[in-house]
Amino acid sequence: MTAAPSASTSAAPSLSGPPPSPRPYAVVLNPAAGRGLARREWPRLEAELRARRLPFELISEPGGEAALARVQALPAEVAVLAVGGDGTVGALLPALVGTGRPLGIVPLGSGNDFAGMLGLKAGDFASALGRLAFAPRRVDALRATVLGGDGAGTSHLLLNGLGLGFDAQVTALTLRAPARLSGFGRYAWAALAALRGLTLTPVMVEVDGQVLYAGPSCLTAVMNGTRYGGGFHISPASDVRDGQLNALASGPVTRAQLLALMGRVLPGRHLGQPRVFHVAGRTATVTWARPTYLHLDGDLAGQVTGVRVEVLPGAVTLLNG
Ligand SMILES: Nc1ncnc2c1ncn2[C@@H]1O[C@H](COP(=O)(O)OP(=O)(O)OP(=O)(O)O)[C@@H](O)[C@H]1O
Repeated sequence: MTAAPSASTSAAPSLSGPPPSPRPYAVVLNPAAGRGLARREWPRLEAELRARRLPFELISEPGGEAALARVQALPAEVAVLAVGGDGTVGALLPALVGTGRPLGIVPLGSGNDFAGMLGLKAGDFASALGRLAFAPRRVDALRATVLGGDGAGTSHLLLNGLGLGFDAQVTALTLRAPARLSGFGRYAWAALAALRGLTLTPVMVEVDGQVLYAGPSCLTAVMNGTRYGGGFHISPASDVRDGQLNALASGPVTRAQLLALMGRVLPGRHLGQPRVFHVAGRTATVTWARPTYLHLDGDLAGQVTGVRVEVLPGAVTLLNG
């Protein structure tokens, strides 16, 4: 990993430009996000931060845990500006959920699905930083507990969502996609590879104690946000401010049916289709008859047989959403 830029600070309110903010920021730069995009874009972002005279301390560490520890050592009134993709934000959630510490996002990851849902575009610093002047808004988070398999008993905080089965397998295959492809291109490449090895496994999905679906499936997802995989709108009915999660499951599908379904998932036109099961609620339990790939906010989390998810209403204070 390339060496991080050195820590720096700036102060003094601006007399021109967007309204000044006296709020101090911890700018958490993930140099690896977007396969190095965040590191390459840092000089331009730093210049923009200084031009806006935003007081900040740079935190750039080789891993998410070290970055989290540094943020947790700061007073709760220091806001976080997460510079990277969904994983960069996700790694900081223990310092954000229930603490009141505000979060701003500067998307420079590969998929940027949570930020993209908010209308933030990678590299558009004027929009991401300009919106910091907005009134903070509370958004929901999720807590997922692994019930069996790899990491059984562990709990994880999520902002965007998780997937088991086909989509997590796609995440695994994305790591093998040709490096020249973009975030979306990598997802599409991996999705086609996973399609070739499609298998159906007995699944049970319960939401608030009611069975949403029980039967053979290739994919289940529990979402707070609307999209994953660099732009697939898997959960178009999600609203990060409604105090609810959204659970989705596929029924038995052939390769051709799943391919057609993916074409609908991209723009979010799959709800109501045959073999698509969906409901909103407060808790969801997903159990698979066989160990199945799980992704948490796009990061692979091994193979599991079950996961329980609860929504944490309004748990994160978002500045530029
Ligand atoms: N502050 C951090 N510094 C270094 N590494 C981090 C930090 N936070 C998270 N990571 C690690 O870097 C990985 C990649 O980060 P991230 O997910 O933000 O980028 P991406 O995968 O390019 O974007 P996206 O998730 O939007 O597709 C994370 O999965 C995590 O393992």
